[in-house]
Amino acid sequence: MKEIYQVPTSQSLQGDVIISGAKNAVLPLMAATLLCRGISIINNVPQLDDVNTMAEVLRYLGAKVEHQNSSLTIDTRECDGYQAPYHLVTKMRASIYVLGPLLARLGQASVALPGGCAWGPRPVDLHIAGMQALSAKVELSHGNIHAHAGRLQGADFTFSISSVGATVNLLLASVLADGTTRLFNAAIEPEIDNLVDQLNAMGAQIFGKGTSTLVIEGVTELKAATIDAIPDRIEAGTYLIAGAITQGKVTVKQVQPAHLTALIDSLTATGTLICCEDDSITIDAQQRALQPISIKTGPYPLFATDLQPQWMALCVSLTGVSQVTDTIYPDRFQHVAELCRLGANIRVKGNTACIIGTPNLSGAPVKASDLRAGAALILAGLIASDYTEISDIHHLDRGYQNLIGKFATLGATIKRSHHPVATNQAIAAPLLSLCG
Ligand SMILES: CC(=O)N[C@H]1[C@@H](OP(=O)(O)OP(=O)(O)OC[C@H]2O[C@@H](n3ccc(=O)[nH]c3=O)[C@H](O)[C@@H]2O)O[C@H](CO)[C@@H](O)[C@@H]1O
Ligand SMILES: C=C(OP(=O)(O)O)C(=O)O
Repeated sequence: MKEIYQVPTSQSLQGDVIISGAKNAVLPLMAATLLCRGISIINNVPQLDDVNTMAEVLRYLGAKVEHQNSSLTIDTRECDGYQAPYHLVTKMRASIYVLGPLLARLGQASVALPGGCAWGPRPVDLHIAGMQALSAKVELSHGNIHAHAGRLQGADFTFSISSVGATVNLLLASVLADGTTRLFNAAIEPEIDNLVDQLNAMGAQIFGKGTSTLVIEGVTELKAATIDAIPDRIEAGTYLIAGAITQGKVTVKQVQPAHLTALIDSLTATGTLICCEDDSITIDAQQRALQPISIKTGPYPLFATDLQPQWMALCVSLTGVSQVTDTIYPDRFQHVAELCRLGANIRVKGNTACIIGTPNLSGAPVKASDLRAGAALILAGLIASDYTEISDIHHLDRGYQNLIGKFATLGATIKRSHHPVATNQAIAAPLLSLCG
């Protein structure tokens, strides 16, 4: 029986929430351990389905992976597999991160094409072109990428689009290539810096961290290292928006405020008060009249596409007109129809959603089409009247550790239930009594 989240209308959220390590940092860090034979340790690793999926991929390749508390131990001493099959890759697109390291260390890799996702095509042509630039022979057949190389050869490669994933894969391949690689228009997301730190700790020679030109002097061997994953800026952003949407006061702890500048600027523009300390951010939206603010997503440090659906939930709930434009994923609007089921007024034209906000949302059964769409529905559900029931919540398990517990510390009583729900009205009475 499928599980759902039941989100009752919440009071203003109040309190502190500890932010976990970033899933989008941990996945490349895990793939990087394939570059050496040894025992690597990654700290600050969240308990998430995506981390479990990447662990499954590494185990399939021959690694031993243990996740205890928030530390991952990955033993690659007997890891010689080079095939990542479709049944694993289809669970998570980031499985393609094993392409670069397998090719670099073993000279061959066979990785299933990840395919599309909930909001449309997400090609991997740049990953493939990058490997070819490093002299790999790549063939696509039967839905798989088959790549061969003797030793990869360093080269210049320019990303035609800023791509986080392709930058990750090219870094993972080029560190063991023969000679110098120069990557131009490389992504500069903080998760890339985290990977560069790990690779350099393993003995790689990467220069230009934090810039869009990365120079890699290939080495012949890498050793295992220990690394801390950076805090999850998207999880932190989601809880900050939760503070704004419920007109509460929320502090996210164990974060790096510098990673959230675009969101902080936009939240400030709505009329909330934001206070940043070394490793925490407090949003105070209590008794403040907020206005919706238009945003446009872009590569870091611009507004993150992974916070676009949550931002839309905020705009939907504030009186006034705003626009949300996604320049990274022009089709990332699966949440729009579901937000409209809660009473939102949104029209999508091209890569822009025009929103006429209203504080009068009403709870309804809705579906999480993807991870951040699910997060947006939770946020909208907090201020919609009565109950919002969110199905397909497995998407949220990919990226939000202890979601119920964290919202509970802020005063929201979200419940996870196995029970199918016929109508909102049918469950309203018993659930209200459960939630006191
Ligand atoms: C696991 C992980 O870290 N996922 C993040 C990563 O995804 P991911 O790495 O898949 O996203 P990219 O940065 O690669 O995508 C950026 C743009 O480049 C395009 N593109 C990408 C690769 C390619 O070979 N060809 C191509 O055309 C994409 O369609 C998109 O329009 O960055 C995205 C953009 O910040 C985030 O939404 C995802 O949460
Ligand atoms: C889109 C996301 O992840 P992925 O690239 O793994 O689908 C995300 O984290 O919001």
